[in-house]
Amino acid sequence: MKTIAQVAAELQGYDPQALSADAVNEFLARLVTPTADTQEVPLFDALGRVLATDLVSPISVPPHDNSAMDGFAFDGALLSQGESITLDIVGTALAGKAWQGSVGHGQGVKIMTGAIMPAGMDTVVPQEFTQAAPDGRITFASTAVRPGDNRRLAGEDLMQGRPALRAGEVLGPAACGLIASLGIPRVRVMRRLRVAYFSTGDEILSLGEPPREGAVYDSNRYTVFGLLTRLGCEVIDMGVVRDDPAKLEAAFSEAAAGADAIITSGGVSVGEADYTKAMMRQLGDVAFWRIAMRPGRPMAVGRLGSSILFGLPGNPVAVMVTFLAFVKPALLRMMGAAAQPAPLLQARSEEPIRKKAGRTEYQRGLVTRAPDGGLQVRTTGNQGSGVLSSMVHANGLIVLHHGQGDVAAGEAVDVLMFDGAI
Ligand SMILES: Nc1nc2c(c(=O)[nH]1)N[C@H]1C(S)=C(S)[C@@H](COP(=O)(O)OP(=O)(O)OC[C@H]3O[C@@H](n4cnc5c(N)ncnc54)[C@H](O)[C@@H]3O)O[C@H]1N2
Ligand code: MOO
Repeated sequence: MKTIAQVAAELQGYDPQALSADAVNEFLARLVTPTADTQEVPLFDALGRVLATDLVSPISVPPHDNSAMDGFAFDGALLSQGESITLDIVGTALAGKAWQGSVGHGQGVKIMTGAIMPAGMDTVVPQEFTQAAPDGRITFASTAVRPGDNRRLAGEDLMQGRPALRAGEVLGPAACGLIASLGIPRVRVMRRLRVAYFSTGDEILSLGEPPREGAVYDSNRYTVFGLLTRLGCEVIDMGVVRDDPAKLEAAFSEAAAGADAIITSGGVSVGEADYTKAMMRQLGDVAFWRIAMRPGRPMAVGRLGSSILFGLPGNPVAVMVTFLAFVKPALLRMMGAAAQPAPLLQARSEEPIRKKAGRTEYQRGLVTRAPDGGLQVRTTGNQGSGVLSSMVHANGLIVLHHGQGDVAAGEAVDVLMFDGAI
């Protein structure tokens, strides 16, 4: 396990007072390591979990060549023998009930979708392309199909003995279905990460407390809870901790004893009545950063015991942005996930945006379809770092990169879509 100083020494030009957003992610990628603990779970409990080992197919899927259509199976070589093909139908192949006979020249078998292709047949003509003759034979135009059409090959989805999924895959609905198609009822996944969260600040009210002058209700507790839950973490919710050294010490110690990661909000800027930073410093190995970004400038990162600490700034939108930009990738790494960050989308800005070069800015944006069919994006109003309503109306963050300057109306910008994270 590396210390903050060791990681800092590995990075060129590390300056905690002027870090770029990219440098933060580079730092965190070196600081955090994947957990080693795994567990086996029934497939229904595997959704959203991270696969712990490569999954090798015990069988091929599909197990046999089979029909993709309801129709008639025959030997595709017959198609070259004239404009109209006539088949003598000598049997029926049902899904789950193979037809065992053999066929001669000019013969075919009625076949259902999913039924095993009878021996010697490689092509299926769909029923609706055929005409039934009164003598029980069927005819169809030879142009209706080509040899090999409407046949699904054994192993075309998954081949026995080959890896079907790699360790590190975050199991979504499709992956769970794929595992089921292999007949596998239980899978080994990484242990869930336990993440403790508390809000700090004397002006923060818990829900249920009466309003008080100068105080605000604790919204960060709920946004962080939602973000962590969507990420598949086990949340240890510790509510609000007052700006009191004994209470903060108790909270940090309790969190460090039970959690893989600790997230706090507030108290990481330069304010005076703040014991949060002092306590982080006293109890752990912590760096205090000023990041060249907006929102989310001040942030603390470090280690308390064996837990990773993310001290996020108090402003509600800064909490969410720093979570998406830094905490989420770091937690995914700790979870053992191989997931690459979703690619940024490009959309044309519907308006000019003022932007200072030399910092990364995240603006709340709404991406919609433009009249010409392309994508367009507009900001969702007040971009203050305490304004949650513009976050609610957004479906992504416009990412104005470190070196980028003002944006003209109609210019393409990058957007990080929320994609279910928010
Ligand atoms: N002189 C300077 N002042 C500030 C700087 C700076 O660089 N120099 N940075 C500003 C930035 S940027 C931010 S962000 C804040 C971060 O300050 P803290 O992390 O110390 O956070 P607080 O002061 O405790 O709170 C900031 C703001 O957010 C509200 N808040 C806090 N917690 C919650 C919560 N759980 N739910 C809802 N709202 C919360 C709090 O009431 C404050 O309004 O510092 C700037 N100042
Ligand atoms: O971290 Mo702050 O949100 O830039 O106000």
